[in-house]
Amino acid sequence: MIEMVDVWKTYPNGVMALNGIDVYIDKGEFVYVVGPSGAGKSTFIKCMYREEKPTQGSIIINGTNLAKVKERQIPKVRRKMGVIFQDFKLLPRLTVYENVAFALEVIEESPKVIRERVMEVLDLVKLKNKARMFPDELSGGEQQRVSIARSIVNHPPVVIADEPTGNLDPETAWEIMDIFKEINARGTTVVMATHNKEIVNTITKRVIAIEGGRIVRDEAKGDYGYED
Ligand SMILES: Nc1ncnc2c1ncn2[C@@H]1O[C@H](COP(=O)(O)OP(=O)(O)OP(=O)(O)O)[C@@H](O)[C@H]1O
Repeated sequence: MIEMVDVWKTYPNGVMALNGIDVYIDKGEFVYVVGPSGAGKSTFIKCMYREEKPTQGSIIINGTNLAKVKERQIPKVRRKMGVIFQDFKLLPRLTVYENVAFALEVIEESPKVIRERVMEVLDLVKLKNKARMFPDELSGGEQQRVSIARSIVNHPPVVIADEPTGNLDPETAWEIMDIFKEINARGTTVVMATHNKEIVNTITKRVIAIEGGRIVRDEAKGDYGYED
């Protein structure tokens, strides 16, 4: 499903963010990516959705080698991945419904399919009753639920999240995790970079720890392993 072979990433300023990453993530897995600040977690995640291009090495997702993808094909490749960020990245002038529908409009789905799929995912994230609201009328947790709905409305086989609970209070973070668990239970692969020790130690999943751009630990049922 996701395979990284000897992946290196040096930023133009000379910072070596990834230093030889080898990893295989199978279909349906739930993987936390943990590690100290500056360890390379975001870079790892960004390479996975082709926001950054590795300096060396290959990343194969669902049979597509990202190194061989041309710039103009990137949007097409990204449609096979749901991506979720700490700061939600919703479009402020669009309603909840429109934010989610947008992902389907760009691929020219029929209005009927769009309506069905949007209502289905809004139901999953329990926001059907807020479909007509705008992002700034929602709480942080609700905004994150919209962003999750948007990321999965295309039914991508993999969801990649960078600190999805980073801006949320602890209780809301747990609610968001319930949604990720549900998405994963439906067969979607989930890769999540996080600093949330409580969550990693309670909802036990595979843990990949990165330090200094290298994988230093990879455990099937791991714990957070750091003090922060
Ligand atoms: N665009 C960039 N240009 C140059 N250096 C960068 C860039 N992005 C990240 N870095 C550097 O690469 C290293 C890894 O950063 P990265 O953001 O991947 O770490 P991280 O583990 O996600 O950190 P955090 O937990 O603080 O988010 C750091 O030294 C960082 O300063």
